[in-house]
Amino acid sequence: MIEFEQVTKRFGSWTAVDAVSFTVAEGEFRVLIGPSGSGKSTVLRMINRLIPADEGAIRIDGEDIASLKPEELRRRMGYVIQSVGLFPHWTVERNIATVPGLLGWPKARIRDRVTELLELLNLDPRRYRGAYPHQLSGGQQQRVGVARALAAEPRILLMDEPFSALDPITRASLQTELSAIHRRTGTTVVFVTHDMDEALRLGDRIAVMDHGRLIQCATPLDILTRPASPLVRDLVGREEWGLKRLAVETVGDRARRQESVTGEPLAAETPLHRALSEMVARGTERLPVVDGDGRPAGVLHLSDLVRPTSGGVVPGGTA
Ligand SMILES: Nc1ncnc2c1ncn2[C@@H]1O[C@H](COP(=O)(O)OP(=O)(O)OP(=O)(O)O)[C@@H](O)[C@H]1O
Repeated sequence: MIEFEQVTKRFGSWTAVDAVSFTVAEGEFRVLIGPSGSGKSTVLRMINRLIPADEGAIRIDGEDIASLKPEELRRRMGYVIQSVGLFPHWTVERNIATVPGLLGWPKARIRDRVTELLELLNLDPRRYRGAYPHQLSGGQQQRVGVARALAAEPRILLMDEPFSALDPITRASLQTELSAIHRRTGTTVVFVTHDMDEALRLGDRIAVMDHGRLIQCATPLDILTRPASPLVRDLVGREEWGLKRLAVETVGDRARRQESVTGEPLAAETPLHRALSEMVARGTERLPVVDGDGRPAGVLHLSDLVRPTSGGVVPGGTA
């Protein structure tokens, strides 16, 4: 668990972070979003003490980070940045092995961990473990950056716009991989982005910052349907609001459990916008749904997608 209590950071007379308090639960995926200069990166870099806080307290699992050695603190956390920052003269394997090496892991364990991480990030270990960063594409370098951050099995992963320099397809596949890794490992993630679609897709909760202050911290559904201010509404945008709304709920949330129908089923965790796309592609208004074990879990009707729920329409008008 990460706790900020009334944390302030000033650069000269400029207050970059202004009395911010929040808690990130163990295992949560927390996104920080906001306009340029709103203080997101400063908040993130205070967690691993790359930037010291001026006022307030930051605690990890109840322990004030001011009482920990910065190097020790950083070894407990993974950190991924947009520019990746791999060591150019080191192989992929050596880059990934940096922190386990510092922690004194046995060689065989490090080698196995590098293999496991390359496979997890969809990089063939035989081909890439001995490669140098300049031999990799931008997306592959960022995969290695994520593998390096995860190498010593940190309980906290800090990510500062890690995918924003990537093309949309590579970005989407890394988002999917990161989500799967998060679900599998239960790592607590704090992720800075400018992109609301990325925030809605990845976050359990989204914290919106403006001028160094935290102005809303809520689930993706609440950010969409109950924006706390015009700024939050603008960040969400009106374009394709309905599809964004469908993207934050799953087929399982709306399926009619007692019904059954034949056809290729959708998994209950499929987002509703994908279900809509399937209906259009198959020319059908009903799709069978299965649970995580492949057992029948009801039927989703086209009309269920527009069924009014609380906060079901765009706040303040048409989208
Ligand atoms: N080392 C520094 N010295 C002086 N001012 C700084 C320093 N680091 C950040 N700032 C200022 O603090 C404010 C917050 O910066 P920060 O990088 O946290 O914003 P951000 O929300 O992450 O922005 P962006 O989305 O553009 O990366 C900005 O006005 C920035 O100019």
